[in-house]
Amino acid sequence: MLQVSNLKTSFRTPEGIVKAVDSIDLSLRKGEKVGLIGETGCGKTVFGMSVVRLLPHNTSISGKVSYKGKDLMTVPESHMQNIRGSEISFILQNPSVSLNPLMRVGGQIEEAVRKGKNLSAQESRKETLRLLKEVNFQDPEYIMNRYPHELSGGMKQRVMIAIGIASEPDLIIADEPTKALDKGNKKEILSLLSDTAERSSMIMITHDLAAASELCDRILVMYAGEIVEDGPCDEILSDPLHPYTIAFIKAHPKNGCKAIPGSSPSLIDLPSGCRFHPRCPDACAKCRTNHPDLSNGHSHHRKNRCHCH
Ligand SMILES: Nc1ncnc2c1ncn2[C@@H]1O[C@H](COP(=O)(O)OP(=O)(O)OP(=O)(O)O)[C@@H](O)[C@H]1O
Ligand code: NI
Repeated sequence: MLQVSNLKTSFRTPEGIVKAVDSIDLSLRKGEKVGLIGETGCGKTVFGMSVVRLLPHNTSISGKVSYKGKDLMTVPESHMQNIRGSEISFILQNPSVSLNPLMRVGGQIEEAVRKGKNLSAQESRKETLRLLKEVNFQDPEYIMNRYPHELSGGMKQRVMIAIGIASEPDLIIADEPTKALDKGNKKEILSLLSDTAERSSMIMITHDLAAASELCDRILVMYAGEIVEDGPCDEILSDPLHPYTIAFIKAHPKNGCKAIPGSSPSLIDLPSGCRFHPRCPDACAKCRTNHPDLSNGHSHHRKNRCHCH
């Protein structure tokens, strides 16, 4: 359904060219859910934004993004806007920024409901109430008339999900949907996403491995703009191959919070060879000079970008 090949996104800045996304390939089947994980600044959000072409002016982008046979890199912006509102929805990272503070939440959901559909005011109101119920609001009529600042973080996130699923999209890109939520809210949002988006394909962008593994079939691990490992959730968690994935799992609070030594490389001046080699406990001479490919060394359904594992 979604086929991304050799996607490269970079930004021109006064300091130099920031290679935020470098040669990413991803293919997503109908209904499939993948988690895109990796530390801050590795390019996850830029990847998501590149798929739907929501990028600033200082961007250069190349490669191919094909969605249901349409080339999203070349469709006109007006067509892209229709696709964004109805077929692909992007649930943004920060609901406080993405909700309009001056508009009642009901109106904002109604806008999303109407997009691409010819509904009467009464029908779209009814659908809005249904969506609010679906995202677990007991009193949708009351919530409809609230302004975003009158809601808690978890409630706003649920409103964002209602907006995200309003058009019954085929693909949902959710950027950190559980960020800054407490444990109970996190659990609720995850189960909501998995119930309401059952039929949609999903790319879930997150730092949270546990969240990704609850919802996703597959995990892609990203480091310094590229995918370093790709495989089924359970296998990545129980038997990670790439030294970065191993370190990332150990850094999770559940696994002892052991920080990865060193810091993420500058995307302007990337290390030679394997991008992880300066921080890798197993790096050998080859890792310092040769850039490894993402290959199927272990089995056909797993990929790893490492000379040594
Ligand atoms: N408009 C821009 N101009 C220049 N650099 C940018 C721009 N937008 C993003 N970047 C850079 O691109 C890199 C990737 O950013 P991105 O937001 O995709 O990271 P991320 O993996 O989503 O991180 P986080 O987990 O913190 O959300 C970062 O180094 C960021 O500073
Ligand atoms: Ni991000």
